[in-house]
Amino acid sequence: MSRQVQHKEVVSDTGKVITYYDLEKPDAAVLDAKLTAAFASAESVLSCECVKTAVQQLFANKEMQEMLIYVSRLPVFSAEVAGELKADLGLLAAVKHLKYFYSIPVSTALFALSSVGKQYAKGDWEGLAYRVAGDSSIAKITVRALSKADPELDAVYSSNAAYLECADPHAVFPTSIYRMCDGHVHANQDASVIEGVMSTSITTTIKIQTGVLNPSNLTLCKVYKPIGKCVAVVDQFVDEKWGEDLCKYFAHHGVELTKLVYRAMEADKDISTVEEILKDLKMHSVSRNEPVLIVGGGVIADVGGFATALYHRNTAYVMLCTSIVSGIDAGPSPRTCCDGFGYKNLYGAYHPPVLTLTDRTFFNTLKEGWVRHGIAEIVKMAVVKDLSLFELLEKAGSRLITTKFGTTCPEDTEFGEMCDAIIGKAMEGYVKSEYGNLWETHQCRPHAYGHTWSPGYEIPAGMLHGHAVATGMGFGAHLAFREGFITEGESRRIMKLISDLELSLWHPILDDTDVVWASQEKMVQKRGGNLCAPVPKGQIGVCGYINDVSRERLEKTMAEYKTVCQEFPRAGVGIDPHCHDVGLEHPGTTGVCKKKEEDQAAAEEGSVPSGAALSYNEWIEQCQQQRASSHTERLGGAEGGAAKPPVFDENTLFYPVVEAYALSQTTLGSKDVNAVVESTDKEGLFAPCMVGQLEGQFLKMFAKSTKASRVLDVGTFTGYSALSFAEGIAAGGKVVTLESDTKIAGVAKSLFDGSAQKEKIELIVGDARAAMRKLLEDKQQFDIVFLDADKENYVTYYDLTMDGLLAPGGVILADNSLCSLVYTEGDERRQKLHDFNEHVRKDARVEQVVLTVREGITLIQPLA
Ligand SMILES: C[S@@+](CC[C@H](N)C(=O)[O-])C[C@H]1O[C@@H](n2cnc3c(N)ncnc32)[C@H](O)[C@@H]1O
Repeated sequence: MSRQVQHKEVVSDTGKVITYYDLEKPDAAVLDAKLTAAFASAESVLSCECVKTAVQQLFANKEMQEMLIYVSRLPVFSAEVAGELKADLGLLAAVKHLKYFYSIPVSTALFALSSVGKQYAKGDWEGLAYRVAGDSSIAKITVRALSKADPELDAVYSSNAAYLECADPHAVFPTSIYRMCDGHVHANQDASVIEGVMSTSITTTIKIQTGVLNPSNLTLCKVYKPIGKCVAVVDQFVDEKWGEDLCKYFAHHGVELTKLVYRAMEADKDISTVEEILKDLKMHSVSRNEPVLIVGGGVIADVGGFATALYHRNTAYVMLCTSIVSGIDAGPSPRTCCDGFGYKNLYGAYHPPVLTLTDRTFFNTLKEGWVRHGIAEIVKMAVVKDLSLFELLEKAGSRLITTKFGTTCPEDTEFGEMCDAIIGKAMEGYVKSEYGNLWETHQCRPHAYGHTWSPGYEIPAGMLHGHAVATGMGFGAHLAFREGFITEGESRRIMKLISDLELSLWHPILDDTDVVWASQEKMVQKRGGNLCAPVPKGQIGVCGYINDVSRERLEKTMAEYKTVCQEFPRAGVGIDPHCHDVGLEHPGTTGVCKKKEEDQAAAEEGSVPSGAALSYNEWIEQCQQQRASSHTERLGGAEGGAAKPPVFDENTLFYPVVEAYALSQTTLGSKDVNAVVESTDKEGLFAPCMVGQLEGQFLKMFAKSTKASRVLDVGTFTGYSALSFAEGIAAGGKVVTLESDTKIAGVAKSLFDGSAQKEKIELIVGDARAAMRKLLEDKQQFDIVFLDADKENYVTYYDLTMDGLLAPGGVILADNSLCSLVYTEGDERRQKLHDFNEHVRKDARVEQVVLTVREGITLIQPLA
């Protein structure tokens, strides 16, 4: 076949001939004529018994070739093509695939042909496509490969390919048929300065359908049957409810399904989950042209989508949304992400799915509280984007919740259709807002309505995301009225809808204007210095932005708003507004949410928990997984034996907050030990020498619980440990305490004498080694020997104790044993303590444990 190529030659100023290759100018009438002719002429292939013959005859058909070549030269990603074909979106989607007919599997091309519409594809073209996709000998062959066997056919297609190689290389050698790039570059004479611009166009399809997993529904089949397999990333909660249907669907269509199941609670939205998915995708050899199927709610949409963005730098995915939030918001969103280092949505990529399917059938297994809070995202789109959606919501009211979007009353088809329209219109509003600003390069984002103040108080209040957003929407509507954007009646109408849907207009946390103001300030920071709060403007269904709200105005309007809320049922408080109301943990208890308020305000908008409540065992399992293998190694223990202690650059074992918090939760010291602290201070003695309240209480309780009656305290200082032990042992017991410094011993003596424990304490002044030898000679024994004198002599003190000072069943407590880490490099005591630790470790007569209390206490006991 000969074909007039669309190119023109132009002679430049320098006399050089430049050839321009043009694409076809989109024209619906021309396409219509070509399609009509092609299908009429090729219809006979439908009656071929042999699918191979049918395929060969189809692509050899002249009219079919003419149409395919025309489509291959259309700029299918352009606004012009979309404008021409907007009346027939099935056809628009089909041409986006047919453009690549030369390079995609013939079965995919046939499914695309079968989707052009019944006015063209009059016979059972879908049936033929299905048969071809089921025949492994031909399903994956491309027209490029097929035509090579027939010189006449090859001449037609390869000359078109040669033309396209210049005019539109993407059409003939695509790595992805879902995205294409463009750009222009200019350089100066010597190429020392280069200016460039790059752009990417991404195509996507969104469908609201019911019964996606019903075998008679071919939507997923058309994607995966030509490939012969499907790798699915599935939310564990969804898998429990719908996993079997998923398996049956693909089994029915002869597609090999690999199901990769992950926990997808808010706490799982971590980089480690993304890594896990990446590892699994690699293990199952997923190729970049094979769309991954992601099944579930908002969390799996975020982490799964992010993993596919990273995998091969960009792998297509199909999103099957099973929750309301994913179904109209997170699912088709290009903003994929995960948490990291305790920060919400720290990592991410802009990577929308190539196909999003929202099926309300799945809403049937959601809890009512989940349905209710998910609806907030729909209200959001209605108020600022679509009055007709707003009216539909008013009409459907709380029945949306009680029937879970009509899934509990399938016989009411009229209501079902209304539910589909609500979902569809919400989706339309959302993607119209989102896709025009894919990389969030500006802040005029209508879908952020309700998300200006709520991020700052959602977590502290323990609210469900939807309820928090609803309070923000109510307040935003009132502010819009005060700004003169909408009438008071319109503002009340918005509030009434929120209230009718049992969502929250008010929450007591709004009384704390410090929190609300802090949230606003953080949001201004996040939005590049502008508040840019989207609110209804002009009328319901249209968006405007408020940029200036002073603190005074915020407080005044909030007070007014509170009064208005009183007029509504429950004084504006929603039904089950908190996470715990629907069986979820308080969001502030998850790792991510433990961060300070400023992190919360900076948190990404629109992210909500997904799935069911955790049982205690599930929670443990989750925590263990998160702590990863290093934790497991620690649980398994480790061998010592190094000559030196490891490098440790800190001067405490703890974050300061840990000790402070532990102290604050520990029983306060007695009057006597407090007197020790006071005297130590007054005498100007080195206070850190004392064991202090935390360890003192431990020593006291240890003595008490082990029923010790005789304690040897080696290193008295001003007497804190001696007094603590004395408080722990019963009347009649004895604490012998050893101190070499006479001045210090004098301070201790007067403190002991003034205390309630006077009778129980015996102070020996002098070198502890000599005193211990004497005690040994005297055959004295102790239930507890506490080593806390000079660190250089710990080994000697230990050996003397083991030589007979320790009573049968007694215990040695060696204080500061972890100062082998904490003391600075070069401090002799650092090595001495390490030598002592090793000395004990190698002593086969004892077993020991190093407790990480304060600066370490090693508890040593001879084996029975
Ligand atoms: C860390 S402080 C003991 C703190 C004490 N356990 C408390 O709770 O307050 C160590 C004490 O041991 C004393 N000391 C150091 N070397 C000694 C030795 N060879 N014989 C006896 N006491 C010694 C020091 O004078 C010092 O008062």
